[in-house]
Amino acid sequence: MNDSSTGEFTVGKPDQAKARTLAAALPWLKQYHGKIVVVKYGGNAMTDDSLKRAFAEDIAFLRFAGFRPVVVHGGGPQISSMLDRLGIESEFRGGLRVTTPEAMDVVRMVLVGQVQRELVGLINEHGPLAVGCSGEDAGLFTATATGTVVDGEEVDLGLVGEVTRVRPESVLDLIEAGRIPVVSSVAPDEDGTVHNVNADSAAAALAVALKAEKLLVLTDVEGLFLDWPDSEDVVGEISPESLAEVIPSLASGMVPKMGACLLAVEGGVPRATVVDGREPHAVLLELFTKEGVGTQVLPGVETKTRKARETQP
Ligand SMILES: Nc1ncnc2c1ncn2[C@@H]1O[C@H](COP(=O)(O)OP(=O)(O)O)[C@@H](O)[C@H]1O
Ligand SMILES: CC(=O)N[C@@H](CCC(=O)OP(=O)(O)O)C(=O)O
Repeated sequence: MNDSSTGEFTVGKPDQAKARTLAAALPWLKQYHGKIVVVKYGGNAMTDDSLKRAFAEDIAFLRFAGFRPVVVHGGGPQISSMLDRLGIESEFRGGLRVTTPEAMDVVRMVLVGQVQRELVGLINEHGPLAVGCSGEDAGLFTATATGTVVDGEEVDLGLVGEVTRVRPESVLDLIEAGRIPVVSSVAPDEDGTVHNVNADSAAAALAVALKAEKLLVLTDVEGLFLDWPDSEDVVGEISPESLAEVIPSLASGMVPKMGACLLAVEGGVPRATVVDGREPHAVLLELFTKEGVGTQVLPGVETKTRKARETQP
């Protein structure tokens, strides 16, 4: 505040609080300066317009703060609603969508043509930053068809793949140019047949190939619950070894999500965190606060739990 009669300069309380908040971010600004952070934005955390805008602000903020953010997006609910509209049946097994050739066309159209375009547009409201691409561009991902095991039985998932090769050069070129890559999780196999890849596992494969400092996965729960949905205990921190023991007991979407965190940390990413994307500015909260939120997978830690903020359905 400037007093023109006395020429004195005083700072009001709200300004001091803002300055303290900015100063408190310094350790994280130093830690992540110039570092690649891969952020997976899940379809369930992108159903609300104001949340989507807050997410785009966070990503632009990271870029202007000296991080090198890369976004990998999902879009499960958006794909399901388009399949419904077109009268095409879809079913999930072990957290993965059984994908027929007909459904694959819809998956590709919705992820690359709709969800990715929208995210790119929202980020670019803050400058010419985001560039969209998919696993098909410049050979970014090569997929290998995969099934899953449910209740001890092999299940055929059709055109579902896992990423078995990453050529990160095109994404590194974009990062080097100061852009924010926004990546959709569809990928051709060796023969060029496009497969549907779960976005959590695509994000993990990319984080490993980019030697990212962190994988951050946004979802629509507070983190990994023990004994879902009957317990209120959320895991705060867990080691990769303990997580590997827990994964076989998990249900639905948490199977690929925690599997992706494990893959990332085992592949050399120092930490992988699942956070509640229903919280506005979840990305900034996680990266710039001491406590952190969600569930963090970190080598060498004892498992820590806390009570959930809300009871589960
Ligand atoms: N142990 C668990 N802890 C938390 N959520 C779980 C667990 N087991 C299953 N879930 C379910 O997994 C969902 C998250 O996965 P998913 O729907 O694929 O999210 P996203 O679209 O964000 O990738 C949660 O909404 C919850 O219903
Ligand atoms: C094989 C498989 O299940 N693919 C996912 C791809 C999108 C995705 O992963 O979206 P979320 O991150 O919102 O869950 C699907 O078809 O729904």
